[in-house]
Amino acid sequence: MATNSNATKEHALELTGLYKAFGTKVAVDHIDLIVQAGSFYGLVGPNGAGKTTSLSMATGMLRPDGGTARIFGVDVWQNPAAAKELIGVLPDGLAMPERLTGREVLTYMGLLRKLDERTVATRAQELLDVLDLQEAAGKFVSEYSTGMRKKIALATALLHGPKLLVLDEPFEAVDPVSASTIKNILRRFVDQGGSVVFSSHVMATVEQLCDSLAVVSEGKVRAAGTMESVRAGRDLEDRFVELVGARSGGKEGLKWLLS
Ligand SMILES: Nc1ncnc2c1ncn2[C@@H]1O[C@H](COP(=O)(O)OP(=O)(O)OP(=O)(O)O)[C@@H](O)[C@H]1O
Repeated sequence: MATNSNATKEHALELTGLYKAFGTKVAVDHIDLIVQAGSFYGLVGPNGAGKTTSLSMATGMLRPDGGTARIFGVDVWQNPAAAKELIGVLPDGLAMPERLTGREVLTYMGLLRKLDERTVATRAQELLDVLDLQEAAGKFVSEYSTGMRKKIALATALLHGPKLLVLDEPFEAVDPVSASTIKNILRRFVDQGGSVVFSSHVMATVEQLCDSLAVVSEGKVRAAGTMESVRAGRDLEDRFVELVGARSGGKEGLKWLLS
């Protein structure tokens, strides 16, 4: 049964005991997370920490081995249709219909989301304009650069007016001007009552945008809460390195490279 108590509706996203293993590799090890409604939330962690796996389970794309994911109180795996109406997702990997143009992708996704044709056309044009994809609108997605693919995927995530955006590395491979545009769009979305969760490796971006964050490594939450509480008076990057375990920093090894 989906849970719809007022308490959980205050939570844009709630992960409880989420668990996933691939063979003997535990990718996500009983993660608990709460993202308050209206929050701009960062999920950070080193490569292989379990961010993509967690976000995939949270958005109904990868079935968990254990635990629950709820979006505004709706259980993603018990009531996927209702949960998916509430979210816009920018997944990892960006598999796209390659032989459609950017505009066709938006039209197709909008109609799948049961928007009427006129609304789809208007919103698609606005998104293409705002994301500076006017010239690319008529080109096949197979001809897009990585950054352009990211932008058209973000447009599809926004098209139906979701309450929560779940974005896997939204700024990766995006040029600085487009990144700035995307940041502005996301800030406006949050200012108007939307909620955003995004994963990133870039601490400066997370520090700039987020009011709250979670630091994960080896499938576990190492720290979570408001930016202030996680930073604990420190620079976020220093705190991150401290939490996930400092590496050698390249001081050892690679002697052949420097000889
Ligand atoms: N389909 C899969 N099959 C096997 N192992 C997987 C699979 N997907 C992820 N893993 C493993 O699970 C762990 C977590 O991977 P995940 O992609 O969630 O990490 P991540 O934090 O998103 O990493 P990155 O920052 O590098 O994108 C890694 O050890 C990865 O090798």
